[in-house]
This record gives sequence, structure tokens and C-alpha cells, in this order.
Amino acid sequence: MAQIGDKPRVLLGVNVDHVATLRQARGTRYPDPVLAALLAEEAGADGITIHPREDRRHIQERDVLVLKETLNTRMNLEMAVTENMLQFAERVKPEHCCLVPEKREELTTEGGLDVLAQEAKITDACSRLAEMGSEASLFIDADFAQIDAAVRCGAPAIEIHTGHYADATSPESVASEFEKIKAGVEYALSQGLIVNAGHGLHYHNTDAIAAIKGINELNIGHSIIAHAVFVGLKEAVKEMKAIIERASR
Ligand SMILES: CC(=O)[C@@H](O)[C@H](O)COP(=O)(O)O
Ligand SMILES: NCC(=O)COP(=O)(O)O
Repeated sequence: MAQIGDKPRVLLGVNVDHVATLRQARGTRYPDPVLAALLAEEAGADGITIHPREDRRHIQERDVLVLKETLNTRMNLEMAVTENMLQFAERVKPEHCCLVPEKREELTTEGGLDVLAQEAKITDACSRLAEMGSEASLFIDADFAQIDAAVRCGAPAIEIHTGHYADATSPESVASEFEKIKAGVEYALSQGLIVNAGHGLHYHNTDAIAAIKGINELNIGHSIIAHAVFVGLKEAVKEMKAIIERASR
């Protein structure tokens, strides 16, 4: 968390996966997620998130390697907990690695990692990431048992999956998903974790999440890239930053 005077500021990590989605749709060289990342940084992004999925539907290895050489901020590499991805991370040594669940057939990440069900494997992954100097984060639902498991695995950070909150349609379900996230953030902070959040956040639902005390960083991609089609990427990033700054003041 950065400071404004003595106030913590919620950071914005911009996910550029969906610039690559557009490129892969035609197999062209453009639009380049590397250029997107640099423009996002110029507009104030505090970090860049990328998720080289196992099926390589958007981000490619080349994108990660070039970004490692060109980013001015920090790379948050989202990855499945597989031997291949761990070896790739060991080669790249990103500042942050966020372990996420992956299903080939899913349209997008559907929920958090089941840490409880694979503690030994995730503990081993966290210690390999710590050894190479990368901060490990676990992408989990706001569930106390999963948070406890993240602590046992030795993860210094978690990212709370906000997808169910973003998908909720009735005011009651939005409020109930929001309360779960808020309670999860408070509990994880009390357990000494760094707490990030993200997935499905957009220009109309981010302010409430950014206002939760103690959140370190929000990772936001799809909505920013979508808005950039109309207003340009720098403006889209600036508008999202303004929302976060206003809400977390
Ligand atoms: C884990 C996560 O929330 C992001 O990486 C997101 O999944 C990116 O978009 P896709 O799910 O569409 O790949
Ligand atoms: N981890 C969440 C992320 O990086 C961005 O998710 P989205 O905003 O593209 O849904």
C-alpha cells in the first residue's frame, strides 16, 4: 500500500490480458499487450497483471518475457499451480506471482483456488516462489477456512476473488456478496496477510470494494480494456484510478 500523506492508498494493478485476446482473435501482431502495459503505467497504473493461461488463449510467453524487460512498475504473474508454470516463473522471476485455479473450458476464472484441498502442493509452490524472491499470492474466495489454509501454506498475500460480487444481480445478493468480501478482508488482515482483490470489477462496482479498509491493491482488466475502446487506454486507466482514489480517501 502506498501512502498519501499518512493515508494508505489502494493501488491499481492493470490486467492487460484482453489486449492479447484481441490480437489472438486474428493471429496478428497487434494490439500488443506490451504497449498497453507501458501506456497503463504512464497513466498511473501501479503494477501490471498478466495471466498466461495453460491454453495460451491470450497472453503468450513472449509477452511475459518482453514485459519483464520493459516494465517500470511491477509484474504480477497469474498462474496455474503446475510444474511447467512454476519453472517458467523461476525463469522470469516476477515481483509477484498469484496462484489461480484454471479450467480449460471456462470462459473466465470462475472462483477461488481450493487451497484446503491441495495444501502440500501450494505450500511447496509458495516456498519455491519465496526462494526466487517473488511475493506469492493466492487467488481465493472470501472464505475463512481458505484464508486459514493460505496462512498455513506460508503465502504472504491473497487476492480475494470478487467475481461473485460482480456477477450478483439483485441488491440483496450484491449486498450479501459485498459483506462476505468485507469480512474476508478484515479476517485476512487480522491473520497478517497482505490483501488484494479483483475479478469482474468495473466502473460502477469498484468504489465499494476500494472503500474497504486495508485493501492493498485491486487488479482490474476486462472493464478497463473494454472502456479503452471508446476513450483510449490512458483515459480508461485514469478514470479507474480516480474512482479508487475517491473511494479509498
Ligand atoms: C485470475 C483472474 O481473475 C484473471 O486472470 C482473469 O481470469 C483474466 O481474464 P480471463 O479469465 O478471461 O483469462
Ligand atoms: N485477478 C483479477 C484480474 O487480474 C482482472 O480480472 P478482470 O478485471 O479482467 O475480470
